[in-house]
Parts: sequence; C-alpha cells; structure tokens
Amino acid sequence: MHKILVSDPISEVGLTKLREAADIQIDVKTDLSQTELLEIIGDYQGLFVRSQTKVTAEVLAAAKQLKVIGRAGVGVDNIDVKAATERGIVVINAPDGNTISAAEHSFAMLIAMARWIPQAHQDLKQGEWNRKKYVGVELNRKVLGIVGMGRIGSEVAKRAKAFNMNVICYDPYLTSERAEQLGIALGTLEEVIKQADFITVHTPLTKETKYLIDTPQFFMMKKGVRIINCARGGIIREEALLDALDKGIVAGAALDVYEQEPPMESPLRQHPKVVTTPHLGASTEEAQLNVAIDVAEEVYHFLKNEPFRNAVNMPSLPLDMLNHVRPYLQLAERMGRLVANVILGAIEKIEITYSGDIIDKEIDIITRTVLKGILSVHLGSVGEVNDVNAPILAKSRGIAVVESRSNKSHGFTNLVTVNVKTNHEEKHLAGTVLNGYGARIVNYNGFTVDLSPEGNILVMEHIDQPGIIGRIGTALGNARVNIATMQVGRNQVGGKAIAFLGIDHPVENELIDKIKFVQGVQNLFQVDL
Ligand SMILES: NC(=O)c1ccc[n+]([C@@H]2O[C@H](COP(=O)([O-])OP(=O)(O)OC[C@H]3O[C@@H](n4cnc5c(N)ncnc54)[C@H](O)[C@@H]3O)[C@@H](O)[C@H]2O)c1
Ligand SMILES: O=C(O)[C@H](O)COP(=O)(O)O
Repeated sequence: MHKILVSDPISEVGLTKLREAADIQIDVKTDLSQTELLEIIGDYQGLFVRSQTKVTAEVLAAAKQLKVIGRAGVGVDNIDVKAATERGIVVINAPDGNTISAAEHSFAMLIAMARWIPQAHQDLKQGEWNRKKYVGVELNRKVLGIVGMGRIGSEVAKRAKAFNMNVICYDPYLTSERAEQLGIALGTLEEVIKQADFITVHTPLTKETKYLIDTPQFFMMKKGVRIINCARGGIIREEALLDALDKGIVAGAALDVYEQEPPMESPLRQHPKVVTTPHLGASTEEAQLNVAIDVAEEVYHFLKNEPFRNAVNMPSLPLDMLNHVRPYLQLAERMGRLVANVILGAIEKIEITYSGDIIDKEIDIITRTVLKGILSVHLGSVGEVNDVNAPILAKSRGIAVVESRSNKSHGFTNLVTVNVKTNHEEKHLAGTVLNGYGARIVNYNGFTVDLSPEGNILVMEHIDQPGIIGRIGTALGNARVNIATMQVGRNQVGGKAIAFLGIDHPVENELIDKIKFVQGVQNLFQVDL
C-alpha cells in the first residue's frame, strides 16, 4: 500500500485516479504546523504539496519512507530539492498547467496598476469620488521589459503585443532564434531595465536570480517605471523596491508574491502605490484542475513503475525517446550489478562510453542506471540507491564518473562499455541490445562472450586447461546445483579464460569457497542479476 499525504489544498478531481487505485491511500491534511508535519511524514511514501508546505531537510530526514513529492504547480523553492535528491526522493512538478492563469494574472495586475483600479475601487467603496487622484497611463506603445522568457514570460509577451506594447526581454538561456520566433527583442538585463516603462519578472527563484533587481538596477531605470512580480518573492529586493517607490523612481508596483509569505510585516503591503494579491497567480479553477491532474498522473506512473515526465531532480524523457532507451536501461542496470559483483577493491573511477545510434539519444538516464546498478551492490544496506541519487552518491564517495560518446564502430548497432577502476584492479564490460533477443554482454575484460545477463550466474576467471569445467560441474552436481546455461571464452589456448555458468538457484558460500580452490580457478563470483 502506498500512502500519500496531501498537505496543501489540491483539486479533488485531480486526485480521483489515485483514489481509485486499490493500493494507494490518500490522506488530505492541510494547514499542518511544521511540528505536526514532522510527526506524521514518516508514515508516507508520497507527499503532495503546493507552495505553502515547507519541505525542509528536517522534514525529509523524518520522511523515512518517502519516495516521491508531487508539486501541484511550478515553483519548487519550498522544497529542499538537494536534500530530496540525496535521499533518492523524486520531485515531480506540473510545469504547464498554470501557465495561462499566471500570465493572465500578471497582465491583470499590470493593467490594474497602470490605471490605479484597486485604489480607486477601494476609495469608491468608502464613499469617495476621486477622479483627479487616479490618472493612469496607457499601455499603447510603451516598452514592456520581461525578465525570464519561459512559459509564463512568453504568454505575457503575447498579451502585451495585443495591447500594442513593445516587448524586450532578458533571458540568458533564450536563444536568439527562439526570441525571433516569439517576435521579441533580446537584450542584457541593463538594456532591458533602462528602456522599459514596465518591468515584469518571470524567472524561478534561484541563487542566480535572488535579488536580480536590487538598488543598483532601480537606479538604472526610467523615472516613473512600473514593476510587476508575479513570479517569486526575492527576485526583486523588497527593501530596494520600497526605497525606489519612495524616491519616485518607481511609480507603481504590482505584487503577487513576497519574500516572506504572508507579507504581514512588509511595508509594501500598505503602500499606496502598490497593488497586491495573496499569491493568486495559479488560483483559477482551470489551473488547479490542470496541475492536480498532471501531477497526480505523473505520481501514479511513478508508483506503478511506469515512465513519467516532469521530475525536477532527474532527466525526464519524452515517451518516444524513453521507449527507445528503455531496453538499454535493463542492460545498464545489469552491467552495473555484474561489474560491481566481480570487482575487488574500492571504486575510484567509472567510465561509461556509448557508441552507435544511441549517442544521439538521451544517455544520461542510462548512465544513471549503470551507476545505480553498481552502487546498489557496493552500498548494500547503507541506503536506497536509485536513478535520482546515484550520481550524487557516486560523487559523495569520491568516485569519478566519466560519460562519453564514441564514433568507433564495433560491429553492433549500439554498444555500451563500462570500465571500472578500483584501488586494486580494473574491469571492463561491453554490452548491447540485440533486436528480438534483449540485453547481451558481448565483452568481459577483453574476452568476447555472448552472455544473457539474467538470473543466478557463477562467473569464473580461470586458466584455460583441460578438466576445470568438469571438476566445477562435478562439485556443483554433488551439491545438487543444476547448470542451466554455460558460456566460455578465452583469448589464447592455455591462457586466461572466462566461464559464466547459469544456475537454477543460488549456491551456499561454502561451496563457492570450495570451488575457488580447484586448481586453475583464479576467481569465482556468484552474481544474482
Ligand atoms: N504567482 C503564481 O502563482 C505563479 C504561478 C506559476 C508560476 N509562478 C512562478 O513564475 C515563474 C516562471 O514560471 P514559468 O513556468 O514561466 O517557468 P519557466 O521555467 O518556463 O521559465 C523561467 C524562465 O526564466 C529564465 N531564467 C532562468 N534564470 C534566469 C536569469 N538569471 N535571468 C533571466 N532569466 C532567467 C529561464 O531561462 C526560463 O526561460 C516561476 O518562478 C514560477 O514559480 C508563479
Ligand atoms: O509556482 C507556482 O506554481 C505558483 O507559485 C503557484 O503556487 P500555488 O500552487 O501555491 O498557488
């Protein structure tokens, strides 16, 4: 049974699919204090949040069984994603469902601010008829500076153009081709803020964007500029904004988000030139339904071990790409497990090389899977290793991971090679996926082999001499162990050789130790793939 805690208000309709699953239990407990959350989180495998629940490192440490966090929305700055990643917890968000609502809200705030609508409304409600006090500005032919031209920024730009505004944007990750497609001028942050009559920010809150708009930027702005923040509190430094409003640099501001939410202590809340809403950008019926359906669907796939997208702490692949690499994931995990079982010493370096058609595909997920295979053997009970935390676990153990693509032809459509170096030795595997036959190990430490990596296998490194295989077979037979498959390989007569014996069930360690003493046997490993 998977138990999921829903700790922020999320559309019930979105949760239907999960509620209908016999092995999923949903507990909705909103408005929990941090202490209450800490007390109960240990019982859950899944957690659904919006922006209110603070999923801190402390909460994650208490969440001993947690496997997945679903964020019904875009921003994950309320989740300690780094700590979640270290613990192998997948964080999945719903990046598309509230784009239009957030863009419409940003635009509504822009217009409301330009025409003093909230202030005039409030006055009239209080019985005042203030026609002279609230003279606004037109949007027509004004310059709108957009900082962050992603999903929401682009939608805001479209709406601005419909109002005949000139749009200029700053986004260091936007290509000039994309800007051209959107029909938008691209500039530096300085160019944008110097030219704009209105500035709206639509970036995530990151180390890089924290206080992106601060006192020096306000001093560069046109006098009378108007500012909108419907993205995240902290992209604009509130103290600097307040100062710029009071100095008359900024004529008005429209804020949906705040450095501290709710912003009860912030002087901006009461400021006559500031239009405020309580983080309502995504609060529409449509957006809430969309994000709940999207995230619930993804979490459902995750829990059912099916392909899912939109994980923020691991690569997400489009379904067609995932279907293409999926057979290689099984190969990768088994190659990882195999090499980890046959190598001696502490791992220092893992090199994974890809050749063939696959080099054009998303190979990061294959690399993660190789690492998962290796580390799950080496770390054993230390903690769960999965695709999410495998790279970080390797790094934290000082293991260098090198991923590369090669154009070398090996006679296979695709080839994955894994080279592992320890403080003691180095081992090499190459594998491929054969159409209709599945995963195959085709090279083991320089020996050409054709091994189907599955089940219980005895891997025997030995000297190529008569009688060895017979003696091993007898020892296994005497212990009533049936040999189901056998693969042998050697590079030269009488030289080093390799044998893979597929057996029906695992054998006792005493028998392994006994076989190791058969003359000519150099190493014997039991592997369960
Ligand atoms: N108020 C709300 O309720 C509400 C609703 C939805 C989203 N949001 C917030 O809106 C923001 C944008 O969401 P989105 O869905 O458009 O995200 P997005 O990822 O589609 O777009 C973000 C854009 O910011 C750009 N960017 C990143 N770092 C930058 C930097 N240093 N300088 C300039 N640009 C930078 C990225 O290249 C990207 O194009 C997020 O902070 C999100 O949390 C708020
Ligand atoms: O990042 C987001 O998706 C928005 O800020 C919405 O947050 P909310 O789900 O708390 O309304």
